[in-house]
Amino acid sequence: MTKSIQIALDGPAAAGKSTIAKIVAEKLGYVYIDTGAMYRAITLKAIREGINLKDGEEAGRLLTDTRIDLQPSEDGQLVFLDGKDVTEDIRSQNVTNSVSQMASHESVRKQMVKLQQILASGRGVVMDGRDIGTQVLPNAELKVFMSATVEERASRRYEENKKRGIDTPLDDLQKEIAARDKMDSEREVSPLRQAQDALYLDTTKLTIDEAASEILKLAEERLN
Ligand SMILES: Nc1ncnc2c1ncn2[C@@H]1O[C@H](COP(=O)(O)OP(=O)(O)O)[C@@H](O)[C@H]1O
Ligand SMILES: Nc1ccn([C@@H]2O[C@H](COP(=O)(O)OP(=O)(O)O)[C@@H](O)[C@H]2O)c(=O)n1
Repeated sequence: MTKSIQIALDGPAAAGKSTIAKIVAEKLGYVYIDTGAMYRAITLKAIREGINLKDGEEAGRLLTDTRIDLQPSEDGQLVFLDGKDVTEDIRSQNVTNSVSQMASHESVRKQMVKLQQILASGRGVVMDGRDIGTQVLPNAELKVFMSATVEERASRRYEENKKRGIDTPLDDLQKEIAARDKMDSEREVSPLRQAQDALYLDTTKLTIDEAASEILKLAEERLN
């Protein structure tokens, strides 16, 4: 049987993690798992049901009664919340503004990590998020912490939004990204951190192809 490895990509918002993860997974024939989409899905449900996002117990209970499924698609991954496709809905500004609050609760993270470990178990996988190298896949053969300046990341998100017909001022996006990074890095439970054995990749001056090639090269080294 051919060898397969687990690849963990972590880093702050809009660093290019999911774009690169998709390309690498496709090239290697691996499963791609966007863990941010899972936190976004439970946040969408909490907003819809009007639960208090600051209440960890309530948030944890909500997740216990929720089904989140991921399905590979041509564009990467479809996300289902209790059987309904929410792939588009989870990208709304409303969800983006609340997701870090929801993701700060231990009751939520414990369940998510368990589910993510089951999804990744025994297969070649590229998983992206904030705590993949530190918590979800501590034994991953390749861990990369990807980043770029906040200006570059905001500008990438701005261009992405423009293509989707969303017109948020660049300055607002930069503030939103910086606020989310701060909250994700300062939370008590599994904060956003580079794992000790992760490699750091600054993508500020790299194209998508260059960043993907860099990670594919590192993956090939571990496969040979
Ligand atoms: N190296 C890169 N150079 C330029 N644009 C990039 C690069 N990597 C990603 N992008 C673009 O930046 C945006 C955000 O990337 P994304 O993969 O969603 O980031 P993340 O998953 O880290 O939040 C996307 O529109 C993507 O096409
Ligand atoms: N493994 C993960 C993945 C995401 N998250 C949370 O989920 C949010 C959304 O993640 P995302 O990857 O979809 O965010 P973007 O960088 O794509 O905007 C993050 O800001 C974190 O608060 C997390 O806490 N742990």
